[in-house]
Amino acid sequence: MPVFAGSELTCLRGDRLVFTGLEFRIGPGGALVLLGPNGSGKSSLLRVMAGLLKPLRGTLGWDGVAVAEDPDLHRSRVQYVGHLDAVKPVLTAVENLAFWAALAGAADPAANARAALDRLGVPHIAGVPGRYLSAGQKRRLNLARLLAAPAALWLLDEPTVALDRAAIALFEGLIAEHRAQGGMVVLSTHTDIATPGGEELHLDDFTPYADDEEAGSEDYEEEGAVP
Ligand SMILES: Nc1ncnc2c1ncn2[C@@H]1O[C@H](COP(=O)(O)OP(=O)(O)OP(=O)(O)O)[C@@H](O)[C@H]1O
Repeated sequence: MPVFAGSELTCLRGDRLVFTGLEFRIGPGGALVLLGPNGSGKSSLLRVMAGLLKPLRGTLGWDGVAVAEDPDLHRSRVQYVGHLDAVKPVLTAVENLAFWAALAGAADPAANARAALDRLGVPHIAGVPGRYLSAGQKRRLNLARLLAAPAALWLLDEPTVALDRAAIALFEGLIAEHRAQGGMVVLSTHTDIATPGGEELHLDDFTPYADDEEAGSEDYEEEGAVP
């Protein structure tokens, strides 16, 4: 059974040391909830976990083997849903999802896509182009990717933003099912998401800028603008 762990992780964005000495460990069926104020590094850590951002120092391991040894293998066991919607505007909802399902090697990507939209409670958006979807519909479509293109480790950046209460309850059920099958979930949030037995990781325990809110808020202008 897989164990995903990080040791002595340090992350630099621009010239800013975002977190340092960060440790985590998550086993089969585990959930890790990332908490912390704006700019404390939740998204950065998720990107590090996904292999999209290289830590300055420290290691990520999967069953004791360094993830850096085989980045492609790691990407195949991860499904990362960022807080920006990755919906292609000209493709319909089902085409968007089928694209991801095909990438994950599904035998019948369109069937996977339709089944996932059904589970997310939005079968009626199947033929609607991405550009016409509401914020909540786009969000459900992004989360449907978790079902259409299954992976052992779900990395979710503020997954409930724009979701209505019914969708949040449905989504909590999907997380519970995934964990019951031995899957793992790491998610960032500013609200409550039910993850029974999940652990919390407080990012401000690891950032040298934890009590400097002014410095944190000034650096959101644009990519590369951080002094
Ligand atoms: N592409 C980038 N280039 C330079 N600095 C960046 C970049 N992305 C993020 N940062 C900086 O890294 C720090 C951590 O940002 P991050 O988005 O990881 O925080 P967060 O905890 O997810 O914040 P929020 O709760 O607001 O989503 C911030 O100071 C931010 O300005």
